[in-house]
Amino acid sequence: MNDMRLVERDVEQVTGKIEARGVQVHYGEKHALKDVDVTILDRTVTAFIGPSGCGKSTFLRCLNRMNDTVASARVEGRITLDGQDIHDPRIDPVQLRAKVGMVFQKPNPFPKSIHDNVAYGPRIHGLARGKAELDAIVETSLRKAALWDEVKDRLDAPGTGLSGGQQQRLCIARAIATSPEVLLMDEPCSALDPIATAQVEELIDELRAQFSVVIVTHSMQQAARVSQKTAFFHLGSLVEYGETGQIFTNPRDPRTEAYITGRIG
Ligand SMILES: Nc1ncnc2c1ncn2[C@@H]1O[C@H](COP(=O)(O)OP(=O)(O)OP(=O)(O)O)[C@@H](O)[C@H]1O
Repeated sequence: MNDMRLVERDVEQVTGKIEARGVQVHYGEKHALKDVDVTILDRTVTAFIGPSGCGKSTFLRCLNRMNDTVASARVEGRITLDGQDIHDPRIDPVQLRAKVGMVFQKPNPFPKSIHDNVAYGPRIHGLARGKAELDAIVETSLRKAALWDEVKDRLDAPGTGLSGGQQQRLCIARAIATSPEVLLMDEPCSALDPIATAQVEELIDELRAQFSVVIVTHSMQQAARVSQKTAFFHLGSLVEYGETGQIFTNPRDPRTEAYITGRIG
């Protein structure tokens, strides 16, 4: 009986949220991503690292079908979210992107009020019955994004009037307002100062309690601070994936070692 429970718990601990198998991406003739196999775990921060142009963002964008919007991109292979093929014709990419939210490198609030930036997603996906429920989602999302106290008295002010760090937290609030299960972050701190970066990193750590978070970063220090799993990409291939501590202290592949010691990059 005890043994059974142990086995069940172990299985639960390694639950894969997203499974990618044999994923390839071409942009026209350019083979940007080569045969990537990886399992992204639930309630875990996974960092994608690697030199510029190695395919990190391309792979991130595969996970919520953002590459569908790039005319020259051709994606092959199988990606599942909770076991369901995200390329299944019955899957609506807009619904998928509500479940697999995205935060970009440069904060990109809509030219709308702080309130409406966050309310937009729940409104178009019909997640709220009436104003009170919508306002509650806005408040909860801003609280989760650690922004509520700074903006609660000016919800009608334009989102674009906030500081860069606040705008990025607003974009995180906007992404989590649709109750996603996975949050994809493409270099979310690259336009932020060190204080705003520390706030966003702290937030990422808190979000891990609820979501699976995938972050593309150029900063190995950031990957080491925020992630539990790290994937190292090089020339379009996923070279090594493992525990973040292991990747940074005891990499198995010489290319990973060359990158983390600054010899390639
Ligand atoms: N829309 C596109 N059209 C054509 N080629 C592209 C496109 N987007 C990316 N690429 C190419 O695909 C390869 C991988 O790019 P990608 O942006 O995924 O790399 P990355 O590792 O995220 O780079 P960086 O760290 O500089 O952002 C690069 O050679 C890039 O030039």
